Amino acid sequence: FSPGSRSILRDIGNAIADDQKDNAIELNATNFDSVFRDTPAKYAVLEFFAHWCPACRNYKPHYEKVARLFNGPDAVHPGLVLMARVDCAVKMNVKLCDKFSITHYPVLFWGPPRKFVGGSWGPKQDKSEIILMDDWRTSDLLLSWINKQIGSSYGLDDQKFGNDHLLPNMSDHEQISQALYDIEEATEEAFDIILSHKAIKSSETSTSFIRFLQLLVPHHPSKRCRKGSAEILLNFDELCPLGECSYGHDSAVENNTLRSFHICGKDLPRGYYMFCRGSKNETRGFSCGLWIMMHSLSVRIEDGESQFAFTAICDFINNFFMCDECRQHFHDMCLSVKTPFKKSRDIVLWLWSAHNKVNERLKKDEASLGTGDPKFPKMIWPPKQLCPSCYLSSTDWDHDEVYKFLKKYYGEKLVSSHKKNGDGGSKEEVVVAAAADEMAVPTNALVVPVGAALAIALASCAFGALACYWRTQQKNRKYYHNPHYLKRYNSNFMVMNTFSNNESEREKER
Ligand SMILES: Cc1cc2nc3c(=O)[nH]c(=O)nc-3n(C[C@H](O)[C@H](O)[C@H](O)COP(=O)(O)OP(=O)(O)OC[C@H]3O[C@@H](n4cnc5c(N)ncnc54)[C@H](O)[C@@H]3O)c2cc1C
Repeated sequence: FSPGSRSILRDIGNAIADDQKDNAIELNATNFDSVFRDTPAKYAVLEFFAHWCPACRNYKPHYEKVARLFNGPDAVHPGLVLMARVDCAVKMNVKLCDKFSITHYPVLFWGPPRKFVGGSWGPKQDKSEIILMDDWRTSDLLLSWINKQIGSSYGLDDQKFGNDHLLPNMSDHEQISQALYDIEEATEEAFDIILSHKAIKSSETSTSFIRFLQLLVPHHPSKRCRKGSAEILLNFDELCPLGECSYGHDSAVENNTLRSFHICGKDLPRGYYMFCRGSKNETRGFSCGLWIMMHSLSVRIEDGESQFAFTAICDFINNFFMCDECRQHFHDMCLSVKTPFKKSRDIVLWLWSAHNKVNERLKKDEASLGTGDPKFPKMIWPPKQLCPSCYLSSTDWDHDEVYKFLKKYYGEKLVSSHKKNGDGGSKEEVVVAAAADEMAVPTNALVVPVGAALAIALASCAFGALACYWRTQQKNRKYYHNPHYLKRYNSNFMVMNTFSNNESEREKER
C-alpha cells in the first residue's frame, strides 16, 4: 500500500471520532497533497477559512452537519465526498491559500480530489475542474448543492444504513446492491495481500492464481475488476515466467511487475467498506467482502464450469487467504466433497452451506470470547425474515428456494453499476475491457440499447483478434498440453489430489 493513503485518512477520521471532534478533515500545507491524492472519495469540498473569522465560526456547524454524512468511520455515505478545510490564518498555510486566490473567508471549492493535488485556482480560470461554490450558506443549501452535482438525494437526517434500526444480517435487497463496492475493495485487497506476501511463488500457486483469474474475468460482478483481471491474465506469462513473478520493490510501482497492475482498475476508491462495514474498526471488512465475492461468483457460473469453479475457489483460499485457521477449516470442507459438481446449483448451495458451517462455529467462539461485532452477530443465514420460503420448518431448508434466493440476492442485485470512464482509455484497454465483457455471462436479462448493442458487436470483432492472441499464449503453457492437468480438474479423484498435503504425491502428479 502507498504509505500515505488509507492510513492517513483513517487515522484522521478515527482520531476525530474518538475525541468527538470534527468530521471535516483539517488540512495543512504538509498533508494537503497526500490526503487529496489518497482519498477514496470521488469528490471533494474544500473550505478555506480563518480561525479568527466570526462568520467562519458560525458557518462551522453547518459544514460539520454535512461532513457527518460523508467523513469519518460513522459516515452515512462513506467513500463519496471528502470534506476538508484549511485554516488560512495559520502561517504555514499562507502560500497554499494564495494559490487558491483566497481574499476573504469562508470560501468553498468543489472538484475531484486529484485535481486539488498541487492544484490552484484563479478567478479567471475558466476550464478548471475545481469549481468555486456558491449557495452554500446553510447546511441545507450546501447539501442540495452537492446533491445537484452528483445527482443524489441525500438528506441531512440520513442514518447510517443497516446498523441501528434492523438486525443487519437480515439486510434487505437494497443493502446488497451496495455490496458491489465491497466486492471490488475485497478483490483489490486480496491482490494487495498476494503481492505483499509475494504469495505466487511456485508453479502450484501460479496455477491457482491463473485459475482464479479465469473465474474472475467472465464472472466478477464488477466490470472494472473483469477488465483488470483480464489484463493481468494476458500479461501473466511475462510477469511470472515459470511461476517466478517479478514483484518490484515494495514501495515502488515499477513497470511490468505484478505491482504495476490493478486488478480492479487504478482509480478504485479504497479504504471504506460499506455493506461489510463493522460497528467496530477491526471487525468485518475484508473477510466479509471475500465471502460475498465468492457467493457472487458462484451464482454467475454455468453448469459446465461448476467443478472448475469449486477447485478454483478452494485452491485460491488455500493458497492466498492468509488466515491459517480459516483456510485450514475451509480446506477440510473442500476435501470432504466426494462427488464432482455437475450443476452450478451444486456449488452455490455448497458454498452457502460451508459459510453457514463457519457461521455456526464462530457464533459459539464469538459468544464465549466476546470478539464478535455486537451489531452483526453470526447467524444461520438467510434468517426467516429475509427468506421465509427458504424454510420448510425451523430446522429444515427448502433447497430449491434457497438456491432461488441466492441467485437473486447475489446475482440480479449485484450488477456492475460502474460506467466506463470518459474515453475508455487506450485502444488496448478498450479491447481488454471488451474481452472481459465478452466473456462475462449475464445472469439476468438486461435491455441493451441499440448503441450499446452496436458497441458490443464491434467489441466482439476486437475480441476475436484478442482471443486468437490469447490462445497462442495459452498454447505455450506446458500444462495446457498435459493430460494430467486437464484430468486433474475434471475428476473428483484428482480434486482430492489437488488438496493433498502430500508434497511427493503432488510432485509425481506434476
Ligand atoms: C473462506 C473463509 C473462511 C473463514 N474461516 C474463519 C475461521 O475459521 N475463523 C474465523 O474467526 N473467521 C473465519 N472467517 C471470517 C468470518 O467468516 C467472517 O467473514 C468474519 O467474522 C466477518 O463476519 P461478518 O459478520 O462480516 O459476516 P460474514 O460471515 O463475513 O458474511 C458476510 C455476509 O454474507 C452474508 N452471509 C452470511 N452467511 C451466509 C451464507 N451462509 N451464505 C450466503 N451469504 C451469507 C451476510 O449478509 C453477511 O453479512 C473466514 C472467512 C472466509 C472468507
